[in-house]
Amino acid sequence: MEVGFLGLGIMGKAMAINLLRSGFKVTVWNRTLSKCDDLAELGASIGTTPSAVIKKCKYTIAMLSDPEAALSVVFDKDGVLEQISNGKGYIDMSTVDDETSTKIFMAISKKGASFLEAPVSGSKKPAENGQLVILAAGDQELYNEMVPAFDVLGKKSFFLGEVGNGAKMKLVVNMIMGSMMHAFSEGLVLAGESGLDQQTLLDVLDLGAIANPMFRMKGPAMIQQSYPPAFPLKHQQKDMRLALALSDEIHVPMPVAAAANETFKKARRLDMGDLDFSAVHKAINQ
Ligand SMILES: NC(=O)C1=CN([C@@H]2O[C@H](COP(=O)(O)OP(=O)(O)OC[C@H]3O[C@@H](n4cnc5c(N)ncnc54)[C@H](OP(=O)(O)O)[C@@H]3O)[C@@H](O)[C@H]2O)C=CC1
Ligand SMILES: O=CCCC(=O)O
Repeated sequence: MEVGFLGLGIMGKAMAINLLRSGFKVTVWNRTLSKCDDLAELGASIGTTPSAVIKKCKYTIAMLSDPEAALSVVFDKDGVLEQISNGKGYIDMSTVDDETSTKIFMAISKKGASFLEAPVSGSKKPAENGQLVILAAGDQELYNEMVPAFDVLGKKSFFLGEVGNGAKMKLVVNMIMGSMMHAFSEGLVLAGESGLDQQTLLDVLDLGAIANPMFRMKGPAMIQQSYPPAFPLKHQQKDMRLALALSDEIHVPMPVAAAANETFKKARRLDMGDLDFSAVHKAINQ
């Protein structure tokens, strides 16, 4: 199966490598083209523009930072729309809002092609290990055709129905994650400032009802004030913003998420956007 891949950031690079290693023919593009070189060494072809990749491949996956990037790659010059046509499929795995996804879906459909949104749960390590959770929605036939690729990229994929449902599910999940990370960070700071041993707090949490892989994985580094980026904080804040916008539209009160978002915003102002989202701990500490 030949697949195009647009966007070789933390996630896209790991995902494209997995496809290559599993025998897919992969043609890659990244805005900063030099990031394609590592993939070329592993056997990928390089497309010099998104439209060149679309022209070559029946299926193209995108993994881009945010709504602006997802729209730009589709609608701008040399973008996806210039070459997408009947018989081709476009699969956007970026985390965006349902409005962005719907805009892309409408434009792709007008060209006679198929569209699937398929954002993912799971970060850098699960991406490297093919252990993502895929939240797909849109064209069911295209979903069925993509199952072999999803089986390489993830441990489980869900088909959630119409376009928008994948985006919304992803934002709900990340809103919960951001709020949890914020509460966890406050707890670590409160423990430290009140004279408790923070490692003991981690041990206590891990034996109780709120034990979870995120606290277990990130906690020890956070105690050391180390935040190597797996999920960049700027993307977590984008997801809080988009989830809050969704809640605004349908009048769902989310005071906890709104408060957490304020600290993620503060962290971005303090130049922590490229650190891991666990750096919200550092912003609370300051
Ligand atoms: N990291 C994680 O743990 C997870 C991330 N996600 C989501 O996946 C997506 C990608 O995340 P991640 O890989 O971490 O992000 P990165 O910031 O590492 O990579 C972002 C990618 O988007 C590209 N990009 C940014 N702006 C533009 C633009 N205007 N036009 C074209 N390309 C652009 C970047 O290109 P360039 O290299 O040129 O800057 C890069 O390829 C995001 O939506 C994120 O929320 C989902 C699950 C987990
Ligand atoms: O969007 C990023 C999610 C990160 C994770 O699920 O660990």
